[in-house]
Amino acid sequence: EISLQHGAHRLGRRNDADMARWRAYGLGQFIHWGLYSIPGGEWNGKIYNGAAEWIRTWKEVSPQAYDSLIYRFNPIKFNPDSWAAVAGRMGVKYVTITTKHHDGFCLWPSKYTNFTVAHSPYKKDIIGPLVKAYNKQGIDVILYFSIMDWHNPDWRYDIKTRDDSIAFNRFKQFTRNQLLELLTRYPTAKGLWFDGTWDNSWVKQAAFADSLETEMRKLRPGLIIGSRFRADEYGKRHFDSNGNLMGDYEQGWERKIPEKIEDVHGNDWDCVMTIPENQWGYAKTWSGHIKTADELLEMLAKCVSLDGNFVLNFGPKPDGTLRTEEQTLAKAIGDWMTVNKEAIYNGEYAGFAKQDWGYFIKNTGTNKTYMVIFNVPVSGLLRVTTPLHTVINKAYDLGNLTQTYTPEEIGTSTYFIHLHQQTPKKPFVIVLETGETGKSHGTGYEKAK
Ligand SMILES: C[C@@H]1N[C@@H](c2nc3ccccc3[nH]2)[C@H](O)[C@@H]1O
Repeated sequence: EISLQHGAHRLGRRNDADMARWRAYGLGQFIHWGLYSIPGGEWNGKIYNGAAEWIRTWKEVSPQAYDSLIYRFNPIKFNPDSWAAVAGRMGVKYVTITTKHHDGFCLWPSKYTNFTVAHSPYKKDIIGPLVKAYNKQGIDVILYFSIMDWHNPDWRYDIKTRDDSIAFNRFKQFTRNQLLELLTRYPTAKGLWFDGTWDNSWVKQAAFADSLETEMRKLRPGLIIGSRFRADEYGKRHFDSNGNLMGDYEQGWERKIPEKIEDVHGNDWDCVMTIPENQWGYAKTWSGHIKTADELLEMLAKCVSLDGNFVLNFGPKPDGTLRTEEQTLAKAIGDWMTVNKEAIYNGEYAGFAKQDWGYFIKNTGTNKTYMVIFNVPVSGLLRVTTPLHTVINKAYDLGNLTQTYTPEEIGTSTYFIHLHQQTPKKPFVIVLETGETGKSHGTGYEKAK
């Protein structure tokens, strides 16, 4: 271990109530909305083949022409209550919303720049009504904030000269001012989701970022900040030079999911996922593979089974409505969550050996173990190997509690659950009530007669 001034300030998971609430979410919604939603990945009739929210960097687009989109931002159909209703129906417990993406356009009327909704035809604050509408649905809000700000003339990708340093010091104060402004304006926000922190200019600000994080946590005790915010004094990000996670949860799983429990190193984490391959802001043309509800449900179950939260991205249209494909997926996921939410909310790693048919999730509330089944084997037999000294006392369908199973013990701590003939062509959940070996209920099921 080397001594670090600006590395991790806490080892292991946070054990306070605010973090326990975050850990229990399971399913979240990401919203990317801003000026980039207006071109939607197209410019002068040509389709940009990168992520739509990055169109300002396309050689075909002059930054000035992009920045003039502010005069066209007027989402007349924006109704935060309808977005929150879709999210509530989908079963999300939190939403992460872009307050300012890399382009620097602010969805709140910031005092520190004119490049905000206040100077657009729309004029009004977007973030406040969104926070209110989602909170009214019982959904918590996390504010996404990009440190990188292409619009601000003091932004630098690196600090090479004295002039860079003078400009970037102004940029650091601007950033601090905006963050304290957001925390003050939106006191119910549970956390900040930082992005755009990989360039050398910011990576070199270990001391500044560390003191800013401390200041924000002091201003808002319980605030949740991920590992993407700051680097340590050796430029190490996410994990400091001693390999310890910085921030409250690992924020490295962008459009990817860990394979096994060892990959998450005992930390909290979230996975943020797009419906197309790589589009966060609204893209008029979705090309490539568009994920189906069943694929997204499997990603959700996999994340929760490995102690993470799954956050699915929506890119609303410039008029403020949600695209049809996203509404359809939200409903399909919601229909499944209505029946199976007990397997997702308060879900954590169950400690059962991974099986091909799907995922085990332990519910910290009910203390039951849930088998989320995606791949029914041709044998119709679901293999279950329990952790040491754990026996199965009961097994039944979460979707139909009268449908019970008698696990056949086929070896030490290993059982087969015999599925009944007709299994649904949808993911389904079997609940296991377990006990410790030798406890009052006997030792579980005797060998099959
Ligand atoms: C959550 C996602 N993070 C941003 C982003 N920019 C990147 C540049 C390089 C590599 C990955 C990136 N992700 C995306 O624009 C989106 O906001």
